[in-house]
Amino acid sequence: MASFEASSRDEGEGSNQTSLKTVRESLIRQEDSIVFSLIERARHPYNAAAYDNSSLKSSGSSLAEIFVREAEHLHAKAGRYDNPEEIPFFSEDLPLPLLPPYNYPQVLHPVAASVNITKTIWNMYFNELLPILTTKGDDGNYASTLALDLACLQALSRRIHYGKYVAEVKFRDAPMDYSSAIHDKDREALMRMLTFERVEEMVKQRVAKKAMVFGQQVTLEEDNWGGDTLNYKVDPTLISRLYSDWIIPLTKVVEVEYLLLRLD
Ligand SMILES: O=C(O)C(=O)C[C@]1(C(=O)O)C=C[C@@H](O)C=C1
Repeated sequence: MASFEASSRDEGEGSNQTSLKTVRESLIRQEDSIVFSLIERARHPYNAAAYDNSSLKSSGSSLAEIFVREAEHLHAKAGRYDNPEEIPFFSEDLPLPLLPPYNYPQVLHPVAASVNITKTIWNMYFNELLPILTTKGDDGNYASTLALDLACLQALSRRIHYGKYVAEVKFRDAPMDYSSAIHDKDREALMRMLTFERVEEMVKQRVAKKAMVFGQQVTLEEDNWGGDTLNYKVDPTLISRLYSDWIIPLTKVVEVEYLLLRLD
């Protein structure tokens, strides 16, 4: 089995360099959307009332769940979920698109449709990420807050589920090596094969730098580049930690789950 850490290919960019390269370019472009949407959400305090299931006596759901459900209903009419990169958090009873579907390229194996960790992402976002991203308090702007939450959830889900595309190009690059671990249902071996530590380190450093650029306080005074974290809207090391603790690990979960089904 090829050594995936020390292969001659630099960080996995070998025979299918174009494909893996293109996939990684998409992940890098998605960083911009994720970093910016997190910085925008941090404009508001936590606003707990929007997430409290008991706050709406009538429905038993939180305002957040109702907001996302109804937003996804509208987005479904606009064809959002025809795109295999887009997965709704509430998939039941969604309406059909109003326009004829766009013919998206079929890159993934059909089993990709059954790899869905939206519930994990939802719980991570509201229970782990949001409490450390936002200040305590309530400013009453629940509609604006939930619109920003929706943008964060969609960007995070798109990026994490993009792990299917990464896994597909890696499988095509070394089908025999991956097939052996898939047949053995060896999750640990698959995780080792698909992991490139140096790539992960570059991701963490780059998103922290993007948080500095996107989150700096722009003034007409002398540039204060590289100031301390007090000059940033969100601590850049926090954004790096969000990638390290959740976004990258959940992407790898998607890669492993997709690969386990790839030979079905
Ligand atoms: O670029 C890859 O090879 C990926 O699998 C993506 C990713 C990531 O989530 O950023 C995940 C696992 C790798 O160790 C490196 C990076």
